[in-house]
Amino acid sequence: MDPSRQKHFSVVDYVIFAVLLAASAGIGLYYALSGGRQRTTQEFLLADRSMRCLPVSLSLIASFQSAVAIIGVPAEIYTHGTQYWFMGCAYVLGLLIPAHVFIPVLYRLRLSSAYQYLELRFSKAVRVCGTLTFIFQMVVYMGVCVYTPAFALNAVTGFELWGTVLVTGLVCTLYTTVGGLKAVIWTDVFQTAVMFAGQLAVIVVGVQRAGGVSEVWRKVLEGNRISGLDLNPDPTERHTFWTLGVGGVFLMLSLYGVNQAQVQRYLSSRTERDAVRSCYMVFPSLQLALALSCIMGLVMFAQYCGEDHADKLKSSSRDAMVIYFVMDMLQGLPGLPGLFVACLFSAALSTISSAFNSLATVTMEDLIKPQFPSMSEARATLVSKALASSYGLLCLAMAYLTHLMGDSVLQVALKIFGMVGGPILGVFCLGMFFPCANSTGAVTGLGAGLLMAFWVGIGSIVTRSSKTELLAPSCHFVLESENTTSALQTTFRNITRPSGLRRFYSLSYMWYSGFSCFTVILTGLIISFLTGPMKEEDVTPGTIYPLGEKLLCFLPECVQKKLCCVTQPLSEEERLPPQHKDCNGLSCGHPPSSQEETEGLSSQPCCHNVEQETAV
Ligand SMILES: CC(C)(CO)[C@@H](O)C(=O)NCCC(=O)O
Ligand code: NA
Repeated sequence: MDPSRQKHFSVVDYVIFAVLLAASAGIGLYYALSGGRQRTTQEFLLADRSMRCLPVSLSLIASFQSAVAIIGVPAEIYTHGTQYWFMGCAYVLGLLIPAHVFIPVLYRLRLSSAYQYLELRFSKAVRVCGTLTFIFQMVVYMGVCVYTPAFALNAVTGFELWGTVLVTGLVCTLYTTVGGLKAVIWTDVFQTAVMFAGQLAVIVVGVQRAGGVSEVWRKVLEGNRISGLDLNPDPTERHTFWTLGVGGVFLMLSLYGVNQAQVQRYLSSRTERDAVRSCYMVFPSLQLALALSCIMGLVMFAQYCGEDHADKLKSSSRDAMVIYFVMDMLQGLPGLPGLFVACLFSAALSTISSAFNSLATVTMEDLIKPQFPSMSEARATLVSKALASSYGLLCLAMAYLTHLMGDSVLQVALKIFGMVGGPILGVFCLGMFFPCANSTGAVTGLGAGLLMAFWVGIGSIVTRSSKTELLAPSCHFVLESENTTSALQTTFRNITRPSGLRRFYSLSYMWYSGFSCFTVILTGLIISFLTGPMKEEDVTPGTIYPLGEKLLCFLPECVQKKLCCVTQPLSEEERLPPQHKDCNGLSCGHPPSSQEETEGLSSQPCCHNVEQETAV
């Protein structure tokens, strides 16, 4: 890069950045020295199950909102328009389902790790497979998270790339290792605030420099960046309402429903109601985060009108351009570039710390403790700390791998979530919704899901190199070509519509979660039936979510009665105690039962948590 274009940091900027790192480390030390001083695994890994809903909810957003989203979403909007914003639709079901399906089941089992559920429901083998899959997912994802802010900053300001990676990794390892989950959650709260502040600052200054809100709006309209609802059902279209709004629900479920990082936060809540409430509180904040990053992309477009600034950067990546834009805007305003860098690193740190702590938890609870059941609490805590710090070092190594990949970082992260998170979601769904699924089915299903996901994922990477991407036009030639563009796109699509395997490989990455989840469920059910389905009385009480009954609650009485007759052999209706038969004034229509003494969630009434639901 031309050194004269390099963006420089003033003293105030360095101070702000240093304050972020120092404050995070400070919070870690505070929790290392207060409370129970992190001497038990209950405290280190589960915050003594004492957290209230506000910190938990802010921490829930922070877990998967990293610099990848802060840089990647504006880059996506700048290049392809606002279609990605429809992701916000997926947040509705993507948070309601975890709150009312996954949290009740997992919380009531008083687990320490999400994958313990898999042993209770299936067997030890399924638990170990689930844990290993999760470890793989988080380790790869962590690499992207540490690498992204360091890379972007390096491309624009000349900050030493590997130095930045090292500092991020080490600070984070430090406070995670000494302060445990309490430190992770409270640093998340602080870091989420810094993250929002940084994004807001860029938008306010950017709008002002671009000539006001109306001017920004005029330019993005001219540049064709405001996308309407795209209802094209083609599953190979990268972003449409269906891929984002429906495929996105599976992505959200795999993150907010069954991912250890999030489940651990639900489990650390004081009560189940706090856990559910915090899940609800994630919704507005997540919408705000999405809106801020989308608006940043639009402001950036208004400023540059789709020009390519690659000549001024070491890299041609759109991700680096976002940082270039920010530094360009904030130049000459002391403190603001520092605030934005702090925002990026806050986002990254909060994600990496969640990853370290959740990885330490599963390694301890799922892999080590079962092998050494007599291990003392002090020793277990020491080992957990050692684990948290060794994952810290591993993450530095993974950052190097990401360095070698080179793709839009947002796409890489969402692909990892889909390819690896989707199959894990599938196993949990298989366990919770299908009492007949057995352990062999679950293991085979998980394997099949991973296989299919990697097949399509790797296939898409291999075939991508030959695919040309048609970008939305910049505002320079858009005035005359606004209508021709869509015609052009249609023709382009028709000419290049791939066939056979290539068509399979071009499946939108937003469908990866849903696709692999269904593969797991389908394979799991088929294998379970072939190898002898699980008998209902063998299923651990409380591990099944009575999906059929819950759905029946919403149907008219006569329909329920009919369905109950049809589904009787498989469903759990018969186990329902008669005193619970009233759901929201609607009779569930269950036949009287003789097996009323069954315990656990599988025998819970249709609307057992009506009280909680209305209270939220
Ligand atoms: C995962 C969602 C969709 C919701 O939390 C969003 O935060 C996102 O797009 N994250 C990208 C990955 C990352 O920021 O690391
Ligand atoms: Na984060």
